[in-house]
Amino acid sequence: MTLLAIDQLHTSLGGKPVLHGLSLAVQEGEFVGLIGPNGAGKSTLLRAALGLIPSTGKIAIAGKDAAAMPAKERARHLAYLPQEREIGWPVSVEMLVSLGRAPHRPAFAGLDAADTAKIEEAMRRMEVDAFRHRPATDLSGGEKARVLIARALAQDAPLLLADEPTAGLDPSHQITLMRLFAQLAAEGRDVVASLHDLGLAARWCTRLILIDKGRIVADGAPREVLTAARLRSVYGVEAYLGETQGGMLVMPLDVAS
Ligand SMILES: Nc1ncnc2c1ncn2[C@@H]1O[C@H](COP(=O)(O)OP(=O)(O)OP(=O)(O)O)[C@@H](O)[C@H]1O
Repeated sequence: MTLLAIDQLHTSLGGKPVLHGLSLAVQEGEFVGLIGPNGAGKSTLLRAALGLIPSTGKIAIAGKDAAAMPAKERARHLAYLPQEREIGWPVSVEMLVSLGRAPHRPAFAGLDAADTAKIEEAMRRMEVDAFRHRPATDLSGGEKARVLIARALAQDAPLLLADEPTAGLDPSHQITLMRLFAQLAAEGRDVVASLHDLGLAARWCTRLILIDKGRIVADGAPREVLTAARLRSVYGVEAYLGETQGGMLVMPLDVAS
């Protein structure tokens, strides 16, 4: 099933065209890495897909027109992890993660056993249960990121859009998160994550979409997309590309001359 279909998406910000007719479709079971240089349009694409910024073109979520979908229904289909990790008020970690269940509950209704199970599972998977009673505002940057990811997981949507989810995480938690996203995809969900770490993207994503200057310039399996020539022309870097037992290795070595 196609969980997200985008057709001819055009978006302008501050009067300047940023996305130039992007089209893509993402199926159940895919872990898609959105890659591309700074300013390529990755965040804009994610935010436009969520309806957070105006754009022209068609967006369908689980086969339905996203523009006509009520916000609560959209939130049951689609969870979003924004790039900004700001937490506005000092609620406990547990309370913050439990907000992920809001789209599944009538307004002002309490949590039921199924909600509690999802919240516990999300906290356990992101290893934040040990500090569940601490105010979320007091945590380190990486801990905050894990709590916000746990909130998105508690939402239990089939489609997760994540903007630079590995930013600020140490290597162990980066790998844990990428493995978790790969598992979610293997369970039949769909994860679309913007990523700057090409090594992680190559190792864990089932598909990479390379964006440059608001256009898709490559879309396919990591080995097809990440070629030395593309890394040179799009990122302006010379990179080492190799194979290990753990998968493809991508290591930018120098700025291309
Ligand atoms: N509010 C805004 N007003 C005007 N231009 C904007 C605005 N937000 C983003 N842009 C511009 O849109 C372009 C795409 O930005 P976007 O944040 O989508 O890039 P990105 O690929 O996510 O980059 P990064 O990897 O640096 O996060 C950039 O040129 C950026 O300067």
